[in-house]
Amino acid sequence: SPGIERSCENEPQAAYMSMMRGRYGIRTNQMHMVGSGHFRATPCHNMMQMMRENNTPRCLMNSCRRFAGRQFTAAVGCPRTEVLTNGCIPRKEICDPKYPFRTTTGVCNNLLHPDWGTYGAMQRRIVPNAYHDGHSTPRVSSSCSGSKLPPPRVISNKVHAAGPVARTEMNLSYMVMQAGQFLGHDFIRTKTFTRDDQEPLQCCEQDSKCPECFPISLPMFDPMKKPCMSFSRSNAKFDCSKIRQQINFATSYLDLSTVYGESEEAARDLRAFVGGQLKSLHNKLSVDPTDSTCALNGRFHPTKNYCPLSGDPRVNEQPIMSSIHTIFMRGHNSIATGLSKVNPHWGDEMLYQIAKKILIGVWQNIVYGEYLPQTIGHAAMVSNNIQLAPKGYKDTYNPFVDATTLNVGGLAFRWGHSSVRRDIALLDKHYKNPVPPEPLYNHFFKVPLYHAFNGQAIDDILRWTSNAKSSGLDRYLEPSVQQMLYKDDTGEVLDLASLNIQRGRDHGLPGYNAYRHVCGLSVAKHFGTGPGGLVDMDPDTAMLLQKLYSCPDDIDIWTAIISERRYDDAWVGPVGQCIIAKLFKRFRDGDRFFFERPDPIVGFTPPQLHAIKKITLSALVCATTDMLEIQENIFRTDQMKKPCALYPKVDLDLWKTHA
Ligand code: HEM
Ligand SMILES: [Ca+2]
Repeated sequence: SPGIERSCENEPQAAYMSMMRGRYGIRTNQMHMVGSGHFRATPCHNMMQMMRENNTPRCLMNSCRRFAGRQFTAAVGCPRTEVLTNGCIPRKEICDPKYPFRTTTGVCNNLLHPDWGTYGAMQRRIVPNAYHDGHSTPRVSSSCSGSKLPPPRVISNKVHAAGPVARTEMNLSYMVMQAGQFLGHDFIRTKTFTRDDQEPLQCCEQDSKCPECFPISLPMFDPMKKPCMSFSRSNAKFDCSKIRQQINFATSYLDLSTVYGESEEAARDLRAFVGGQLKSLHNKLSVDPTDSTCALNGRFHPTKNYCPLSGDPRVNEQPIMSSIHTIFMRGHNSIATGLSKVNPHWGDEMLYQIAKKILIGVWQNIVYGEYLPQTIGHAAMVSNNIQLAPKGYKDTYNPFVDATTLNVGGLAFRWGHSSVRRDIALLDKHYKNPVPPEPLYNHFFKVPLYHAFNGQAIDDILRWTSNAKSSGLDRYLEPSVQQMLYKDDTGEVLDLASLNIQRGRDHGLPGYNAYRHVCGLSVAKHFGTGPGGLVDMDPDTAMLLQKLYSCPDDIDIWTAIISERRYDDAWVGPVGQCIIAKLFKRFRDGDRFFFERPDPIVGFTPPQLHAIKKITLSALVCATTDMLEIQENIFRTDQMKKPCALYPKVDLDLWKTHA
């Protein structure tokens, strides 16, 4: 709705942002985005006060309140792990089994266990923890020799550092990367501990003694030229057995919490409350006024260089991510507009809920129909019975299945870090680069590409993403993330491989063999690649691992997953396939609202379901951009392009009701 956009557009944001920068020393570097949670730098209560003083309109202040609600309070100095006072008593919720829509937080999806899969739930384990002390401290020593585990950065440099020439996949498009990251953020967000003032812990400096610090030491002569990389432990609670469990700050369900928000305040901030619409600004995402990292030269322009707002704060991590969030926001709004024409008697709430329900249906169809069969292979879909029915209903809902995200799932799904390229580029209608390709590290948390060409660049970004090739799906990470992750104005950099390895240890996840075992795969007793050894790894990989680890038991799970040989028809190998299949079986069988269900209260009618099943990711991209043509399988680059006019749209007449 243009009215709402305008009220947020004419704000003196430049003034208050620059004033606050002076007054509170808002930092513009990216270091405070470190960790999965990507915390905002500025304490929200300070922002709120400044906004009140500046008569900032409500639409902007709400967003701030949303982040205020998320902030953790801890004692002065080092933060403390939150100890559950009533950890053994499940929260009592009164659920209405007749309510037809999902709640924002996921509560009451499961009527027997209303808190399963919710925002704030504890991530689940499929094998016992491997904490050093059995309940809380990170895994630090070998389970076979007792010696120290190899330092993550040493593993990273030896096993995961890409060579000078970028390796790309022959036939896979870069959408493999972007759909994966967007999907991962739907089911997991693990925040890290910060200082009380929401600033990141400086774990290599003044906070090094804080119990929630677990810094990564770097070897001598490391290309990063520093001795230490900061790392703060993930936010966690002790369960009733006093075992430290990491919290999930996304809803586990594949419910587009990335688009709609995962808490009530977040969801409210994103809505326009007119015509069922989500807020937007010039057909792009609306403004996140609490995020100061996007201002150019200290000036914050409400249409040109603002940080975009979406349901997940990681929206701004890199420009393709912001672009994919944008097409889902547009998809919602165009469905809501279409519904309002079919059903002029529907109010805002009905339009919002039905548009949301349809878009989530489209998303689940993409995930289970297109993305997963290619990630883990069609056979694994069938053997786990998570494949979609080609036509009509399929009901696998089981109220005894807990959909809550698996802790190891959050690590396994980082396999996609291997698909990240070293560059980023645009591709215009004529398949030319309107601006030269650039190193990706120049675009972490930066918005110029997103806002370029009056927003038209979003099409160019997505055109490039569906035409460019994915980085090789192997054990190597490109320097953009292995050397230059989140490079900021001060030259500070991180290594994603080290963070992943250290994160697994922080979470008390055991090594490779524990997961091979639970997956029914042979366990490796030695580093050879013959029987009884690392049968799913190449000899050169196995040899590297042998130099680093005392025994195969110890191999860190993320390292193992991206080091296994891939199946021919999949993007991962055996252990990755098994963990990802288990994860998505929970998200399917444990989701009362899964889109294929025949349930008369929460389901679709057969014609509605049929209409939804026709929509692919290519169809969605066509419907929400000005692109003219795209290949049918957006993840492949070896297909003919098909005109966008030939892709179906959801037939909204099927939702017509009588006043
Ligand atoms: C430019 C691309 C990407 C960047 C810069 C990036 C960066 C990061 C960072 C910094 C973390 C947190 C590391 C830590 O401290 O533990 C993370 C976590 C994660 N990433 Fe990525 N990532 C990218 C792409 C992807 C892709 C393609 C996928 C999947 C296919 C993915 C899946 C995940 C998952 C599941 C997590 C765990 C999230 C959580 O528990 O909060 N990421 N990523
Ligand atoms: Ca979710």
